[in-house]
Amino acid sequence: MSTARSEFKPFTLAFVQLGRIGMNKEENLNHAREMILRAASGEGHSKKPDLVVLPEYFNTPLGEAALPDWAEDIEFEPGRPYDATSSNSPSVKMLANAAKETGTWIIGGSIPERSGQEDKPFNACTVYNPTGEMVARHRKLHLFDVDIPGGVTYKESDHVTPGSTMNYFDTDFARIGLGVCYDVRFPELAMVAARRGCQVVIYPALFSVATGQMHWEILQKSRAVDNQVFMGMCSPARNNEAKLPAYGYSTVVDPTGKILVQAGEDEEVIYADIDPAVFESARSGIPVTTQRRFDVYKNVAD
Ligand SMILES: NC(=O)CC(=O)C(=O)O
Repeated sequence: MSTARSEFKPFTLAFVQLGRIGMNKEENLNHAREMILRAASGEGHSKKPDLVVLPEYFNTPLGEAALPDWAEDIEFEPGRPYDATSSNSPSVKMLANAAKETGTWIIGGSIPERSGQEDKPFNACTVYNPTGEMVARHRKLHLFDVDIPGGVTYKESDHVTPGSTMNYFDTDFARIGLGVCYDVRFPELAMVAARRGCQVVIYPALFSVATGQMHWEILQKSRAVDNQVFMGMCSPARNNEAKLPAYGYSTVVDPTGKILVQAGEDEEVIYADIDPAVFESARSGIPVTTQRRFDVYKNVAD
């Protein structure tokens, strides 16, 4: 992670709400690549995007992520971008080459990453610059272990190893913080990212339908307003045949809490034009970023 905060400039974001994620990884990767190329062309939008985002587990049917066959080795040393276009990981290679071919930044959703813990991969999000270098990796920190009567019961920690670092990356248009799905329910992560200068925070995500109906929008609006940042979550399309059908409704919210764009349930690409003037006016109008009382709540872990 670099320490010099990026200048915040207008840019365009594309979220691929990916469908057709099935049991054949090669087909999943081919389809994801086609959709990245479509998104990067700016089809149906006034401007080509600078950054394309995929959803959580874009190459893997969730629930099967524990299968060792689905996990890949991801080579990465924080702070040391490298050319990933010849990676031995088929997913990394596809993403790096798509970034280079389209000349766009890519947040590659997430994939199961071999962790050294038998059958318990990380749930890892990787990021690529427009020359095909991997510049960041975020491993999902908080695992979805829930038991909601009449809703959903799921124990992600049975088959996933949690990460242990927070992560952001710098582009020539913004500093961007990363989380994966359930990480959004922990406000500290987005708060720390904002305090480290991120103007935008993005979470590839796969919410359950039940929890999505309850909390998908409010969580994003809360993280955006608390921190006065742009906030977005990119979901797979709804697939009612899947073990854990995704909610869909990929969304981008501005620093005032206004939804800029939202998908429906099916596969689609959505675009958002990110305007730094909105960020500046939100922060100068309601200046919570300079009114905090860290003299009172010095240690949030107390
Ligand atoms: N699937 C998740 O990790 C999170 C989720 O569905 C929720 O928080 O709700």
